[in-house]
Amino acid sequence: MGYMVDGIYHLGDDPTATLPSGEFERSRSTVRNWIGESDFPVEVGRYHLFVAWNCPWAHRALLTRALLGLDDLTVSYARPNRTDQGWVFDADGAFSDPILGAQAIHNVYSADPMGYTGRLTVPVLWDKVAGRMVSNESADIVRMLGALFGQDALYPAALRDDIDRWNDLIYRTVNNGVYRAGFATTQEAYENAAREVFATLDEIDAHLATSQFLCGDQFTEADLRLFPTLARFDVAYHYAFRCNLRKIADYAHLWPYAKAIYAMPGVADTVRFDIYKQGYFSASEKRNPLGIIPIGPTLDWEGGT
Ligand SMILES: N[C@@H](CCC(=O)N[C@@H](CS)C(=O)NCC(=O)O)C(=O)O
Repeated sequence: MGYMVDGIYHLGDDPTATLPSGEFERSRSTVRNWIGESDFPVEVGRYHLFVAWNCPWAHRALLTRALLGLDDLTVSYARPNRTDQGWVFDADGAFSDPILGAQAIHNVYSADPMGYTGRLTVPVLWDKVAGRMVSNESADIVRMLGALFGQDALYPAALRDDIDRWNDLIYRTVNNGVYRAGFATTQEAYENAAREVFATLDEIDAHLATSQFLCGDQFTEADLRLFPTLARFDVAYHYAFRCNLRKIADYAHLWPYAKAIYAMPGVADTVRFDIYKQGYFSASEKRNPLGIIPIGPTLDWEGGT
């Protein structure tokens, strides 16, 4: 997939992604600027997102854009299948990059003059005027866009402790938990991660028996960050990552909750089940050597809740 040191791209796998215990470790994002700082003024039409439809972290940014109606935030979508060049773009069409004409996401990172070191991840929030990366951390992107353009509606002061608590649990055990299950290289690491996924999903399902959203009757950042995992779960994680104790569609409260979010204005446009399957079932030496994509499951996301 490649990685970068001081702005120079290197081919090959990052040797630090799996711990000796067989556990998967996600790299930390290091570009953590903020729109509103002197280098990155608040300006309509100035910013751009580089994403991939299948990436759940990028999905957070797409959901924020959709829910806050930030149409001036332009977007380039990478192809669903990563190559040895990492995330790549076509020369034209739905998977091209009209802003920099990048062929791969590493071209975006190396266009930034600050000399990036690290993995080449999406999403990237890009400043089209300065020609610099603002951030490659989805949690920050959601928070800064929400604060600047959404009057903090996704992270209201009164609910912050509750949101932070859910975010922390859901990130560890669900958003990243499914990857810790799917990318584990030992039985024990896999089982621990997969059981944690379901312990939290069960807890959320019980909570939703008496609560419309995670933090009461208001949709917040905690719901926004849970949704990308729910949308990918039954079509991808259940099978490709062996998270198969239950499906989201089996849950009495979680399933109607997921469908209610899907029905919110703009949300369905951020979801591409076909691309999730292409991405998660793409040929992988360890997980799916033949790259065969399953025909199911059949899910009724639009059915009454
Ligand atoms: N902390 C980052 C994580 C993003 C991330 O891990 N993205 C994955 C795609 S789902 C990626 O681009 N991985 C490429 C790589 O690690 O080489 C965020 O939340 O923004």
